[in-house]
Amino acid sequence: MLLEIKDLKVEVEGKEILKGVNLKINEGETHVLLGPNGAGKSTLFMSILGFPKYNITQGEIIYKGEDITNMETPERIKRGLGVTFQNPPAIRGVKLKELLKIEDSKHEYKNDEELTEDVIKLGEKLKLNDSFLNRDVNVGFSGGEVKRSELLQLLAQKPDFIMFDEPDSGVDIENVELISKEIKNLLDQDNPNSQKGGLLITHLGYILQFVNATDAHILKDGVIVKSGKPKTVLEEVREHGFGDA
Ligand SMILES: Nc1ncnc2c1ncn2[C@@H]1O[C@H](COP(=O)(O)OP(=O)(O)OP(=O)(O)O)[C@@H](O)[C@H]1O
Repeated sequence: MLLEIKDLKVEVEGKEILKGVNLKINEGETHVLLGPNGAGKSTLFMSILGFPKYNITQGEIIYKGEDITNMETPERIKRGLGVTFQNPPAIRGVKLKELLKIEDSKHEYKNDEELTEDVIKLGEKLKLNDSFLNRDVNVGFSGGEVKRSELLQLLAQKPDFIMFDEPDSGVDIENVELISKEIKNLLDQDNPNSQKGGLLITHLGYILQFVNATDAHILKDGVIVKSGKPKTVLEEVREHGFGDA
């Protein structure tokens, strides 16, 4: 088992947002999280990563057999948890290149050392060239550029468990395809012995045309109200909305 969430309750600013979430993700599986706005999907991501604002009042998060419920965020990231954000902040004065050097799990950079060929090649695959890497993080990036740069950071980090918040929102068809291909590679989905897994938040399910998700869940008002095969769950949502879920 890669990730197991047991009866997780989380408060933000004194308000209970997650009200007992249970979820199990095995190696080689990609799960999709659907649900109405404000259901708590992003909160679940933040709690798995252990950001201090997300106060876990009950339950456990077990990652690769280890209880990480009370672990500091950097420790979790070191163990292979990776995330991309829905609206990552712009960081004026910090070049994307510099951020990538911190995130690159394959190489320890000395002062002023250039990015490795490996990372530069990953950037090229995502159509992010050298002059782009010299820009300040997310300052004036287009929607598609934000998503591609978030993905590049994940690729440099090489996490074993990836959480992707709406990879298909605000992105045109060509870029969804490009992003999906790299998510697929990252998760090694065509390899039956893959040790990796993922959890993707999507509203429209667009990305499911390109990424083979194994399971889908509907999160509503802080609890998972339905789980099943992605195609079945998505069809039901498209027909009936989240109302009856
Ligand atoms: N820092 C915060 N302070 C106060 N309330 C918060 C904070 N973060 C999240 N919330 C509240 O928690 C609830 C769940 O938010 P969350 O972003 O997890 O929902 P979501 O399912 O990801 O929604 P969406 O589909 O709109 O992105 C919302 O009511 C939100 O306002």
